[in-house]
Amino acid sequence: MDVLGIGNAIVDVLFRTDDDTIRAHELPKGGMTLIDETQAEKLYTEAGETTERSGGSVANAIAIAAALGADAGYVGKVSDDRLGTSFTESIRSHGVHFTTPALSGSPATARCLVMVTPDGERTMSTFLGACTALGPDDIEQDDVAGSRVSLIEGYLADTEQARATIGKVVDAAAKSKARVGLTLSDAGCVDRHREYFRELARENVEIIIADEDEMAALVGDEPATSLLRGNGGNCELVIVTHGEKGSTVYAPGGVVEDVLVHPAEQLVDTTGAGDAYAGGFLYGWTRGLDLATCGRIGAVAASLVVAQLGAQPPEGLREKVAALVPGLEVR
Ligand SMILES: OC[C@H]1O[C@H](O)[C@H](O)[C@@H]1O
Repeated sequence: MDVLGIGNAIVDVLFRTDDDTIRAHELPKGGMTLIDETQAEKLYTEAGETTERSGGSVANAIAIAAALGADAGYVGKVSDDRLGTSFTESIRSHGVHFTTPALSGSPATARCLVMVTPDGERTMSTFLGACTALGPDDIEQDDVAGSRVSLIEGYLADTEQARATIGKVVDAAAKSKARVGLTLSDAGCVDRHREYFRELARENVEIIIADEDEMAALVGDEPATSLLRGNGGNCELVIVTHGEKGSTVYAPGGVVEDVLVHPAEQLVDTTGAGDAYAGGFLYGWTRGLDLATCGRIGAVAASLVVAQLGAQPPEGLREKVAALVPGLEVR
């Protein structure tokens, strides 16, 4: 495969709300808070009209890469319930190989209550449910070794079992030419697990993709380049996204690409913007494209995703990206 994703398999339940409601629930605006099933039910009951979409950070990225034409697979745990079926059908509909056995019975499939405010910002509350059962046995070492890159998400650090799963991925990759990529997910998540992520960056991960806040949470006063191979880290690529201002790609040897963003036609919902960037970038990278073009593909994919509600690949993604990235033929 070109890219294999390992992450929390989540169904997003999106609804529009306002800042007062976010404050009333004492949720960090723009962040992700872990909740239990009872809290998830309560939020759902209060939500009013909702829209259900397949979610999960790395699952979103992998769906984008597959929709662009990458040979892509995903490992994540759902339960054999309605939401599990919905997640499975959705990710497969984008051409992703997804065969992780579903849990029988409880805990239920994970869901993320995504509150979208009028400024397009999303505030997420996640019940992890079946994701907590993802474990090393779900990883086929040959799949990792046979993929150009295995992409893991920072959110996996929230459970011990998932950290063991990451351990199996990095071991399998280390025995092959496969690369390991990491998206940092959320600044709060980096705050919770900073030392763990720093160790991954020093020892195991070749590609890191993060937004400015997540990167600052990881490196503090040090530059992002401190994660590069030769500077104390293990990374071959460190990519920092700057929202509507674009992204910066750092590589060893002082290679820096500042990539301007493609402006979004409209801002509806930022859910999955970073995931779309990661999926688009890695699609380009697995095709051997230059770093600036990889960044442009990511930026265009992100600009299309924020113009809709939810993180799913937009209709006609391949054609739209090919039209907006000069010189790119999407095959
Ligand atoms: O990055 C956005 C994703 O994070 C959470 O995992 C939600 O499921 C959402 O789809």
